[in-house]
Amino acid sequence: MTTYNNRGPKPESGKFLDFDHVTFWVGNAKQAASHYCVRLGFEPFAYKGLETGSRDVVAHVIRQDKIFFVFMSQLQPNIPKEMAEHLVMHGDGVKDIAFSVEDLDAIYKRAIERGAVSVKEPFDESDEHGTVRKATIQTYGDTTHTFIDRSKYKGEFLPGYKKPLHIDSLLPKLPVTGLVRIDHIVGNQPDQEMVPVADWYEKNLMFHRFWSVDDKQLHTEFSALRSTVVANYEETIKMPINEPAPGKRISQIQEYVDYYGGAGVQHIAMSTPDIIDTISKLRERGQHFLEVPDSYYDNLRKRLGNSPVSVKEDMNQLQKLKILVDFDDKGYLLQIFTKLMQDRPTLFLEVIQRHNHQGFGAGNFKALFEAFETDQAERGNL
Ligand SMILES: O=C(O)C(=O)Cc1ccc(O)cc1
Ligand SMILES: [Fe+2]
Repeated sequence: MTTYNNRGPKPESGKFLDFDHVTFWVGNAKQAASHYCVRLGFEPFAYKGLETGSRDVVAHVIRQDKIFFVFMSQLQPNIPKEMAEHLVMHGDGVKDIAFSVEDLDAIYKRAIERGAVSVKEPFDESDEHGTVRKATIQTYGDTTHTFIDRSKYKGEFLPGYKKPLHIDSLLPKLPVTGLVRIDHIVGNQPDQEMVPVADWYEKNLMFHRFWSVDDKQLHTEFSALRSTVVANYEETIKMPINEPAPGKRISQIQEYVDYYGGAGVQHIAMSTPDIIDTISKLRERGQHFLEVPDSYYDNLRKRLGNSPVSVKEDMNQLQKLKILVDFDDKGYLLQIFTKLMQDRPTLFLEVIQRHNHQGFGAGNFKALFEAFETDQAERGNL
């Protein structure tokens, strides 16, 4: 495991502020959005579709504190063609990760000059609440990044969106889940593509390497992977990039790449200030999580006994909820992974709480991957 201390040169112009929102292209946006609301504690936030004059594309925006997910579907047979083809190839998945930025034109221009592929040049979108400036570039696989400058906009989401058509009377009856922001978004790559993708972020967006693990540290009896995390200068945006490594059986990363049809977003990690409360509530809502065996906790208690950190949370509660703990001498993190969010073995979610620890759970990888492999074997994919 490597932690890097060099944030690289500070960009002379342009600043990445944070994840802005994540756009999913799915077969049935209405139902997907409802699922994330019911199971994960989001609320309907904005809408565009036929009723608002959007003839080809429908979008349901849902929100939980600073987390915004946009579920989009095509409305017409084969139009927009790109959406139709995306759905046939990838199934439901993340199409775009949007970042809120300052000085969008500088960021876009630098990325294009350095070799990034443009999807949409900078343009303005306006309504009665002001103007948003946007631009989009291609990243790994069919995934894109949109840059968003909201400094001249006072509206709730983006121009063109209206309030949701309906309120869902079930949602206020469900327990409050308390997810607050996106901690990181992970991209899976085919074999040998992790380094070129990490290099792409360094070169074109002026991100830097933040953390990495290689397959010598990261393997089970059966499968292995490598991971490199890139971050913006301010380290508000973190993007781990994974690739499979050769092992006795099929790496979970390879399974993803096979089923998604190439590189794409594997998981979105969302943070909470109280993971015990959050996971209790999400389990009450019927959300399923990956399960680790009780032996993980026996081992963890021993390892923590020899460490200077003390975990504030009740270990019995963590064990009951199957929350994982990773730590070093200075701090620790608590994390847990959902089961797959759709039928294809592609996207899942993570819930994370950090206590002075900026890693990604390397100490958990073995137990975690064994849990993934149990599910993989059930699918006939190990
Ligand atoms: O690196 C991360 O962000 C993790 O949360 C750990 C992890 C790495 C690779 C996987 O396939 C699943 C989980
Ligand atoms: Fe993660």
